[in-house]
Amino acid sequence: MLGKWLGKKSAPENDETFTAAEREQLQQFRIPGYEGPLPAAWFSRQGQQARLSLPFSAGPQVLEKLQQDAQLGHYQWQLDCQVEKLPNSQPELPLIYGNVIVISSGKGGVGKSSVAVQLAVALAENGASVGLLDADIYGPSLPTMLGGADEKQQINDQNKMQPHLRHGVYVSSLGFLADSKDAAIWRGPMASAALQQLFRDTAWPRLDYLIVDLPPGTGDIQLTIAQKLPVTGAVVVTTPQNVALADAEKGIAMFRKVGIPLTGLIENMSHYHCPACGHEEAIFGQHGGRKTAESHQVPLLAQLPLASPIRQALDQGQPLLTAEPQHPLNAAIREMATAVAAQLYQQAKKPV
Ligand SMILES: Nc1ncnc2c1ncn2[C@@H]1O[C@H](COP(=O)(O)OP(=O)(O)OP(=O)(O)O)[C@@H](O)[C@H]1O
Repeated sequence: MLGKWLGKKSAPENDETFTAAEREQLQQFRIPGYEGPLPAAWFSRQGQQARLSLPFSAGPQVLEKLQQDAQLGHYQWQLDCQVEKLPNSQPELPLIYGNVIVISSGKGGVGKSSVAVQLAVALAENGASVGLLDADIYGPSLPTMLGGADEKQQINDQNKMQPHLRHGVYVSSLGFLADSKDAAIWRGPMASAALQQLFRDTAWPRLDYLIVDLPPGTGDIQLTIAQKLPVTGAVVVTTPQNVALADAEKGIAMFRKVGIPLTGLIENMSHYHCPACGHEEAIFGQHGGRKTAESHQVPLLAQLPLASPIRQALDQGQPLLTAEPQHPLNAAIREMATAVAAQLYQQAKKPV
């Protein structure tokens, strides 16, 4: 329904307009990852029912400010997300892969796989159809973080691999197929070929988003993989230390060199969150990710805390979002998912 009238200047028939004061207030409304006000056509109302219709995935949390607003809070707000398929680097491929987001990092251990997993689960929680491709062929960790590592790989009648449905996400990983010790000795061309096969020979359902967890680093392998996949946007994950930021800069440069759109930077382990007292401390230094993002003109999409409940949940194959949906640490993860989806959309729609 949304697609039919998004581009039009006026709202559909039967819709009543907001008052001038309300429209002005809507202009002040912001959501994470979307720069500036939202187009007026995304808001509609009928009587006391008001609706925010978005062409990308977002969580119901985005409605909170509208619900609490002195002028707009008397409406009963609803959120409607119809994820639009955005252009990618390989327009000839079928549409089923949805919007492909590659998650990369300049160096290992910064939490790239954790971010990929939590992003995928948060987007699925918001109702999107989400796939997760474990391209980290040298250390496929998704079966550990999402559980089900012992489940047998099913092959369908068309000889395609059935993705594992874990926590609402369709997952395909070599970790379900091969012993990770075997994968670790693969060299460039073999690794890239195996990955492409994994991508093409998985029986993906129709997806809104496909999250790809790339191997760490900025070498030929990462570049080949990124160039062979239909990429909509790339996200670089870093930690705030200078050594990690220097590697993140290499990642930014790599994507820019080959013309892959950079959706933004995610700073993981941004500050330490003490589970006992709630105290927060910037043990790896402050504002590192923000400064790097600003100096390279890349959006800073999220700053996730270093917190033991996040690690414990992932170690048990149960991301915090599904293990403990009410946990306060999930707020930052949900906000990250909205920010990634919103910025991906906004960049794709920017006039060139
Ligand atoms: N925000 C966080 N808070 C606490 N622990 C975290 C956080 N992010 C990641 N971790 C933990 O850090 C470890 C490394 O994370 P992860 O495997 O995601 O890193 P990576 O960058 O993908 O590494 P590699 O590319 O080498 O596989 C894991 O044990 C993970 O649970």
